[in-house]
Amino acid sequence: MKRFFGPVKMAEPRVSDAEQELFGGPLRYDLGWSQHEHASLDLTMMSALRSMPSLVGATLRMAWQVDRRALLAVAVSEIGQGIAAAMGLLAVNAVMHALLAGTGSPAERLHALLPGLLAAAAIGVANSALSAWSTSRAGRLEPKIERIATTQYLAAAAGVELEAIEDPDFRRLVDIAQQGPGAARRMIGACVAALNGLISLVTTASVLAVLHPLLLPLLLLIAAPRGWGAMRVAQERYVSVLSWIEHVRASRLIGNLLTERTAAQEVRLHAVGPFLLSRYERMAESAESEQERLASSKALTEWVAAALSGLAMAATYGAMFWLILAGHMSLAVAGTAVIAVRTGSASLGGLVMNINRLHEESLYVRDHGRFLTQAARRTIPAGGAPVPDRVKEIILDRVTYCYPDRDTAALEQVSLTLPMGSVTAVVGENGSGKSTLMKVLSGMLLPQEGTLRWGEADISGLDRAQYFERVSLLTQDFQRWPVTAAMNIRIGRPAHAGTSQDLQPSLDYAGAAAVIAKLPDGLHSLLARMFRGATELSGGEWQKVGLARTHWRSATSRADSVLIVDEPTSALDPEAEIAAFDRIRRLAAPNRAVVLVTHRMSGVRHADHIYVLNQGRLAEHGTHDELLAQRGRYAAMFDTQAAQYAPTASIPKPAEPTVADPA
Ligand SMILES: Nc1ncnc2c1ncn2[C@@H]1O[C@H](COP(=O)(O)OP(=O)(O)OP(=O)(O)O)[C@@H](O)[C@H]1O
Repeated sequence: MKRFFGPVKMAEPRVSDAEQELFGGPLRYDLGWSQHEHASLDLTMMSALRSMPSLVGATLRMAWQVDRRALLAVAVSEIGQGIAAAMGLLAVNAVMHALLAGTGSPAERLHALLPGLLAAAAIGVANSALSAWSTSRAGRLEPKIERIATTQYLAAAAGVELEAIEDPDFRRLVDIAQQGPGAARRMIGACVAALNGLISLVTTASVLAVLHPLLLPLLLLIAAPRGWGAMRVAQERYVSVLSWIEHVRASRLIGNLLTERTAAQEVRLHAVGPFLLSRYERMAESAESEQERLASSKALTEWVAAALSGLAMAATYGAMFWLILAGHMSLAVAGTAVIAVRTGSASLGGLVMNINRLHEESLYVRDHGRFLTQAARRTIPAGGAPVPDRVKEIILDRVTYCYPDRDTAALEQVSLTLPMGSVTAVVGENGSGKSTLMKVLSGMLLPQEGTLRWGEADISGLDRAQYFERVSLLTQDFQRWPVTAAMNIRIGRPAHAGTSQDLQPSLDYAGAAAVIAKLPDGLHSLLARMFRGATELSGGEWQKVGLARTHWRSATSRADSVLIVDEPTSALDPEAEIAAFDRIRRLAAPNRAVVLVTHRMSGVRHADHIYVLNQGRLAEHGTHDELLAQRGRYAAMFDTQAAQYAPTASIPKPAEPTVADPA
């Protein structure tokens, strides 16, 4: 009994050995975010029914805001159809009476049938006209609802703190909520259909109640098992989607890797293609077994529901038979009742199916709502004190930052000062916290301890949008936008319009003019390989475009600003690298501080001040000469790189291979 009536359990997915091999274990949706708010997935029938009115209400409210005339038209036409259904039944009743209870010759009886038949035909025509009207208005409403829900979703996702985007639980929610807008659109259709079913059921039920009081409860008895079955199947499917979402993502990831351009070389050269393909097949097979389990469970549930419903139907006809024999019901009434029971159970079946559709879609709409709530909580706050136009320096004072899923802090008690007009370099080993420091400096991550001050003003009280306005950031993995070359530069400050002439100084500055000159359509060339007629740049050429974008952003800022460059020259040839470092240094101006993060020590030596990070802490700082004299970490890093270019004799010999070649 528990199998059918207990709460729906999360199925334990059968994990394929391929998943174990590739990802080190089962990838499972761990209910991370929902655990905070709901002790478990609350998917009992009663809770589903309880939560539905508010979800349906929210969708209808959205529909009301979007296009109230269309919504009213749908409501009026659906109510009209319900009334037409009742009138149709009354017309049928009149026909039955004329046929079975009438007196006179057969010709006279047939004559008496005509008004009822004509009325039934007219009602049928009116009904289909109303139905067509409702379909067209609902069709106008649905895309609008989807657009609004999608816009809400995208705006919320784009507006949250970077910390939220890097939080795996939140990312999962972002993924799940993607289903919401489509579900909200389908919910309109389901709402309309459910309203239609409800109204025609109420009208049919009233006719049945008038015919005989016993017929109404019997009708409900027929539909109840089907309602239960449909709801149960929907819940099982939803729980399955939740528990398999990570598997689906994992196999989609493998599928993408096989077709992605970036992986194409290794896929071929290392024979990764056949290897991943076989893992993909095995993972897809284990997902198929889940589909099979769901289908069997659905078949069983529906069969039980249909059997119970069939028993109720037999009981109804039995009761009618008894009523006729006992003389409590006339044959004409029984004839109408048979038709009414059939129409009633059909509309009840339809109602149940549509409530079930509503229920299923509402689960996704609920996720969408939950995402919007969480996103609102994690949105970058709007407003705050204005950022001062002129400052002497930007100060990081004993800043600590630890990523949400990490035990050790990426930055611990780090202090540094960036005077306007200066170039500051930050160096350190891999993972020492340089990029994290840049994210804090740019205002994307807020210090968990300590302060970031723009002159005297603490960032926590400042308007963040204004703060971002003052920051130019060029990272190694800067975005290569799939738009034209001109837009790829202008997008550094998209709100600022600029002609090709306006962009020229940025191109000249970054040494990108020659790159653009080579393109078939100059600045108007589309830099997106996936589109026909587009061109692709090399890594180094892209970095020059990135540098031009940074220049455009800096050049269009009139107030004091900070320019952060994180490994900007990794793909440049030696000549271009020297030129790029020189250009970056030249960007320091009385109203601009430059921060440079790099592993290339040659680019660091001319910085005004150098900070050395080690395991998230500040290890040393000073000028190049001071740090060399200290003979600490900086000196060691500098010497190691310098030795690479020293005369042959001083280059350290490579280590012996640790693994001997097989004989
Ligand atoms: N998004 C993140 N979520 C969790 N931990 C992170 C994240 N980004 C970085 N870390 C961790 O924080 C520490 C510092 O990383 P960070 O990227 O700041 O170092 P880095 O000095 O810039 O390294 P590299 O020179 O390799 O670019 C590392 O231990 C890293 O694993």
